Amino acid sequence: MKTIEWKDNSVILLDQRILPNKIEYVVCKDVKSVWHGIQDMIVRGAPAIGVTAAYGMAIGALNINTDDLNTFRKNFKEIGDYLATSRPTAVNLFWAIERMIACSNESVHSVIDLKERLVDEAIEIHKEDELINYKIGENMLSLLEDGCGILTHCNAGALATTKYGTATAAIYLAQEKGWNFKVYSDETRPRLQGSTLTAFELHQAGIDVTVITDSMAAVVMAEGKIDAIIVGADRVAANGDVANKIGTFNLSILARNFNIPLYIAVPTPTIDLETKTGKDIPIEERDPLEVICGFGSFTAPKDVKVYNPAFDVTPADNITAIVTEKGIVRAPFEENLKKLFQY
Ligand SMILES: CSC[C@@H](O)[C@@H](O)C(=O)COP(=O)(O)O
Repeated sequence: MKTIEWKDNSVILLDQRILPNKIEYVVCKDVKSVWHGIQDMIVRGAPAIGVTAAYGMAIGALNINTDDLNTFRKNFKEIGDYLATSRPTAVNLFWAIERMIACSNESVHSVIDLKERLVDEAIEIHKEDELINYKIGENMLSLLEDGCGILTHCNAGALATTKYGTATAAIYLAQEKGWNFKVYSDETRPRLQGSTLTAFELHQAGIDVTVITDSMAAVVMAEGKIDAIIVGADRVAANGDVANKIGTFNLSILARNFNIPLYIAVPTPTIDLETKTGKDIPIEERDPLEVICGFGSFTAPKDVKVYNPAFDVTPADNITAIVTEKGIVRAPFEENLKKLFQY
């Protein structure tokens, strides 16, 4: 099942809002529908958002009506500014837009050539993601052993990326090796990515997965069922603080309490050295209805006050290691994250 597909100059998105009950696709033929695809969470998960934005830029490029390269580049930059307003936290969105803009500034003979180059660049960003995830999986696997109990939160799986996922990459690679992991997937309130997406994809792949509500995490840890917690991230700050789905911070505190390693699985585009600490990461606040009407009917008074931050920040001190395609980073994070980008 493909999360994102480029076909006939359009981007086709698997509609993640209705999984696991229905498998339907949404075709985005213009930049506005790509913006909505990201903002409405038809597609979600940091790497998938980045790839979708790159294709959105490619669609935008194809629809710019000018032969003048300067005018083209100005319009192209405006498309990037617009797509950048779709969601604020996952840095992969801004990374992909910037990479497309850098590509648009390469020297070419004509607008036609540049349009072709930009479509190729978006396809390249998409392809790279698969290889990156495989390498994250290999690195993560070196920290685990057969029979491990793993807790994960939200969906940092194949649905949030192109293949393997980030947090789930080691789980899929372990399965290929014949290892048996027992995976616990937090339901992940309010949007339920853990039960509707992670449990769905792992179950489909024949992996031993058990859904728990977020509030059961301490119990499974106390019962000795968890050897490692593995999650993805939306942005890693220069000091190693990590923004990820709301609830990750809670898990990090539990991890310390039970002395369980917390591993963050990320592609290097999720590491943002321009963002100094977690305090500088913009945290998206979403519609109150996600919290009080997430199951089809109201589960609280309609006019009650609601606070719905979609992400939280886990302090670097609570993290055992950040596992990337380029290697495993441990404290001191500030120093070691920088080293990743030196080669
Ligand atoms: C490899 S995906 C990593 C993160 O993007 C993921 O854990 C997450 O928080 C997704 O949030 P979402 O709001 O579903 O886009």
